[in-house]
Amino acid sequence: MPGTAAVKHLSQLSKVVKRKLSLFWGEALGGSTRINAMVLTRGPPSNYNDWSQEYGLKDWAWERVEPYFIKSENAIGHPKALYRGHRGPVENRQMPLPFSCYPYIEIAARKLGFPIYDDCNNPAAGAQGYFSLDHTISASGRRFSAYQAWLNKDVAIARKSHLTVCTGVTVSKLEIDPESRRAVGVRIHGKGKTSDEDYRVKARREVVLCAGAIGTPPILMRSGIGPEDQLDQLGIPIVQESSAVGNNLMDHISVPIMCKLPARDTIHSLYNPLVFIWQLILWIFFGRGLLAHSSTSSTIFARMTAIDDTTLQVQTSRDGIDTMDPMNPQNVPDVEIMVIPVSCYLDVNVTTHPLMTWQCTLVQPFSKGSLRLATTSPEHFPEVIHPLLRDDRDLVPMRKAIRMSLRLGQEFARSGYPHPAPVLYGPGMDLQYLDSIFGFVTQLPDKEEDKKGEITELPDWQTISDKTIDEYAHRTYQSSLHYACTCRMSLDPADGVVDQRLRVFGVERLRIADASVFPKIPSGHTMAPTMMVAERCADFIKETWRDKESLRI
Ligand SMILES: Cc1cc2nc3c(=O)[nH]c(=O)nc-3n(C[C@H](O)[C@H](O)[C@H](O)COP(=O)(O)OP(=O)(O)OC[C@H]3O[C@@H](n4cnc5c(N)ncnc54)[C@H](O)[C@@H]3O)c2cc1C
Repeated sequence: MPGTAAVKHLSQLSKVVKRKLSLFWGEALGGSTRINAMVLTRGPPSNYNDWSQEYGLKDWAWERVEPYFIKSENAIGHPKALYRGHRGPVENRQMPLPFSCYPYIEIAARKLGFPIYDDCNNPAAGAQGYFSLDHTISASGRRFSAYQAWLNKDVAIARKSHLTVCTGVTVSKLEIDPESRRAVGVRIHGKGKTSDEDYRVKARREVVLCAGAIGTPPILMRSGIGPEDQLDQLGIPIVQESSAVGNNLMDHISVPIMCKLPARDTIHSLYNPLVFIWQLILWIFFGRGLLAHSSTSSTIFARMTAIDDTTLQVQTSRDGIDTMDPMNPQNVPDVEIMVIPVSCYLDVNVTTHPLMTWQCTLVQPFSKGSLRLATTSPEHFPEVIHPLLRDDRDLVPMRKAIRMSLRLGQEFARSGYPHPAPVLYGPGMDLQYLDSIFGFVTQLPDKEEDKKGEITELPDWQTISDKTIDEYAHRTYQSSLHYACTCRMSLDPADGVVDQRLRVFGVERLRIADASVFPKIPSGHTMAPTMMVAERCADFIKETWRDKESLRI
């Protein structure tokens, strides 16, 4: 899509509370990897074994996808680890944030029974734990995006005889030959200086769509591939009825619990102009300092059914199952609690204090959303019905995750950390205040009013009611910006959009390689799994065409 590096789009309102929600993605070569938080997580092996067992997608079991994670990466932070890749294009390393609170956070995590792991991408690590994260950051402290990895200037120049990169254009639709039902090209639309211009790009072999989980379904629908009723309404001739196009939208859903810390232990320290200038100098000249980091360097993954209801302690065995076995689909983590030393209210600025967030995130939600074309114009965004907590089954793990965060906050405050760390933003807050900052009221309250909304007493995780937690969650939940599954892979054309080799059902020579094809959202953040899908797609294409006559065209 043309335009800025990132767009903001308001999705449909929550089903419980009137509020708006912003969805972002990157509009640039490399997509959202140009603006994301650079956290590289493959997701545990159990995720992919779940795809294989639950959906019958045997080609996507852990043993089949692991080689592609290895192929894609260069894990600088783990030079000796055999289970990591060291020759791939995606450079990544560990960049622990330099704050003194971290050892105490680790103590709090241990108190709840979480083992500590130094590599989130170690497939042998336990299914639950406190993990150090890898980041796609270069040695000079710069973002290492998909663009940098696969399509940087050197690559583009080396391939200039057979590669054309068109920027500033929108793919409006596919060209599909009605007789052979083959994708034979794409139509693109570019804004000229004086008039809009349309171009046709011919495909000699295949078309691969990778416009993301929000961008790919509209292209299919405009080309006549999608739910019949929607296409009929917009007068789009049907090429292939496919009810799964645009459906099953999944995302990770986060609720922030925030405590006050000294500014020097948070990213808010950059609000001090002197600190900011110093950090800028460090970054520009030495590639170091706070600006060379992501906003988070450690996280907790947990399976809520393996957490004791009363004590909130990790249970390593339950009903005879080893709950730490990372291969077992029954152990797929359903909650992540990210430790983020900055305010995580994405849409609003509440920085009257330096804050650290326990970001409670549902990573295996039941809730699903959908998107539909608003018009046939490629310039119009689709209508998005976001999944955020639409399914009440999600409230159960979310409540537990929030209680766990409150307990972590309590253990952290008692860990020996030499400063008070009161929870200021969490369940029990003034609801009117929350409505005013997250609802349709766009004017922020002034500072005095702001303070009225904060909690004065630490909520007790043992006695706080479900109602109080739900009221807070419904007002503050947000998207983790991990949109997925809107063109999901399936064995059954009636239930999905692509087959196991990423080919669109019913149309030849058309594949999809982006986060829309996941049959179910992985528990890890979605960048590395998307890169794995892309690497696999490249191999599928090579295998298909290796022996074909047409390769000699
Ligand atoms: C702010 C933010 C932070 C994130 N942080 C992390 C993180 O730390 N770790 C992580 O693992 N994941 C993170 N993610 C998610 C991760 O970046 C995405 O899951 C991943 O990039 C998805 O890749 P994709 O190819 O499916 O889609 P995208 O990366 O969104 O790429 C799709 C591209 O297609 C373009 N496009 C769409 N429609 C059209 C059209 N009609 N014509 C032309 N171009 C089109 C879009 O503009 C975009 O450039 C984050 C995402 C965001 C937005």
